[in-house]
Amino acid sequence: MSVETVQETLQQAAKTGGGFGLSPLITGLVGTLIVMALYEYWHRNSRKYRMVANIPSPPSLPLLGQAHLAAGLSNAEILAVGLGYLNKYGETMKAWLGNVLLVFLTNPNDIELILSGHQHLGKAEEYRYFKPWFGDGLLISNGHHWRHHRKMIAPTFHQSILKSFVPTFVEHSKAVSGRMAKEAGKAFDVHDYMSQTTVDILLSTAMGVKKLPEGNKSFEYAQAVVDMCDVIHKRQVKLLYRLDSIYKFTKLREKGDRMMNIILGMTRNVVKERKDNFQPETSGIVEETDQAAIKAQVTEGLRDDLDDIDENDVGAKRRLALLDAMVEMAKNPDIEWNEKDIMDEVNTIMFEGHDTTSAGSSFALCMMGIHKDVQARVFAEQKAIFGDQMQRDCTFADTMEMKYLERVILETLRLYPPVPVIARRLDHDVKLTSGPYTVPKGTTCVVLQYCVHRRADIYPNPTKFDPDNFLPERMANRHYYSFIPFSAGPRSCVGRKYAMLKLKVLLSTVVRNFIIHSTETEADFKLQADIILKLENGFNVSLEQRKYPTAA
Ligand code: HEM
Repeated sequence: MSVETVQETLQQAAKTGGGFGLSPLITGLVGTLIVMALYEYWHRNSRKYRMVANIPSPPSLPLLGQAHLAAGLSNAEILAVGLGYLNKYGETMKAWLGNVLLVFLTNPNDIELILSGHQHLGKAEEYRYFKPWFGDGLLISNGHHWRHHRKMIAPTFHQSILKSFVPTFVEHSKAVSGRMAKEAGKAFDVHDYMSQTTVDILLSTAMGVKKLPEGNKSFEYAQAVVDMCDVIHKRQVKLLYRLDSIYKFTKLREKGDRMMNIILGMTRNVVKERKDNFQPETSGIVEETDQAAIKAQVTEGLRDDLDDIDENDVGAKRRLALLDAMVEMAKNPDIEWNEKDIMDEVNTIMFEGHDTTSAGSSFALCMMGIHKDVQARVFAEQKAIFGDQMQRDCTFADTMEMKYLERVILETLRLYPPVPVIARRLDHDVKLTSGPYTVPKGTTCVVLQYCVHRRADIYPNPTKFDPDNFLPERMANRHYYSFIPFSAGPRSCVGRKYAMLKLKVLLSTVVRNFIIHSTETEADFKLQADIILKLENGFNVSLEQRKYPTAA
């Protein structure tokens, strides 16, 4: 139908009193249909629509685009359907959620165009659902605010701070191993243990909390985070929940409000406790930076501004962990930093810092349970490092020797990236390299790490769990943007080094305490990607206590 035909129809309706002699209900209905038809006509003739017409997409419906494909599906089903379409349509695909354009990228060259520079640093519209939680925290803020926060926060993850965390990582890793010993011999969901312990570790390190909350508060917080992610993910992918005017009347909003109460209650207490007990004179560490040691630590085939901070930061400095540094900055009139900035960053990092590593450690334990040959090599490496003192505490120097364990972690993050998807809003039109496509300014570009990491042209036998994919010689031949579990470029993960160190200490402790078994295979995994990648059917393993000769 042309615009003219629609106009004539409307004029005709006006002449006849707007009702064609029919009831007001039918008149209303016809009017609505006409408006909808006009909208669809305008939409299909828009610059945006025409520019991406040649990018493949699943079948669409008028007005809805592809939004109907997610209707009635669980989060796990949405992921399976999305991956199915990507398999069918190739490395670049588009979808319309109503009038919101999403372009999905899996080609490392395209991804580099979006992530590497400073042009498309803005987070996509889909991140706005985090706003009541993270405020203007690092993960979702933009522009000057983000730049300023990144500059202030990145140094609180300096190598010398991380080194000082190792004894705390060890203490919690031993504690969780002790708790898990009660499960020995039976199958259980190891994620429950990993999520509680990763919350406790964050509280005791980055947040500087001396006395952990009573009872099971860390677990309650971790569960509330999982449920809140479910709420946010539903808002991102289901058209009706995206509309605030509809969402506020739904049961999902009631659930979201309940979870936010638990989450914000916990973080408010953390900040209060630290402020009450913070003593600037005795907090922090002073250390002379050892350049050679720092250079030697860049072993993961990943490089970003965190490495530059470490390498260029020469001389003796007093360094504070995250929350202490923020409390001190808020007191300094020369630094732009206030109470809200503290809360926003605590909320952001409490989430980013625990849920990602609890998924990462849980997947790694499942992988070792399934691939016994890999577990045997990990254990042999531990034996070579710890000799006849397998139960002694792990040190920072030990972690530097754990080259094979590092490869196991990286391979786990390749196949099961805890953050499987990220999204950016394009700041200007971008010509892609994967085809004759130009994506217009304002588009949400969805980077699918999960799919990039499984490309057969980059990883031969891509679904095989093979830690040797991360041997230096294999990594040297790969595109830098073909392995991006921590994202890459200026907005990459600020906690990458923290995460890698913590995972090494935690997994080393568990592997030295237990033989890990699994009754499942990877084919049984039911992946669910509500913000953080998880297993809908649980991270099921069983543990067998290792026995060492007791000292005489
Ligand atoms: C295996 C563990 C982890 C993985 C896979 C991971 C992954 C990521 C990814 C993919 C991003 C980019 C997100 C986006 O662009 O939407 C990111 C950002 C971020 N991560 Fe992590 N992360 C991990 C652990 C951590 C830890 C331990 C912390 C802090 C203690 C942390 C703090 C952050 C922060 C603050 C950002 C936002 C950075 C910015 O925008 O400047 N992450 N992470």
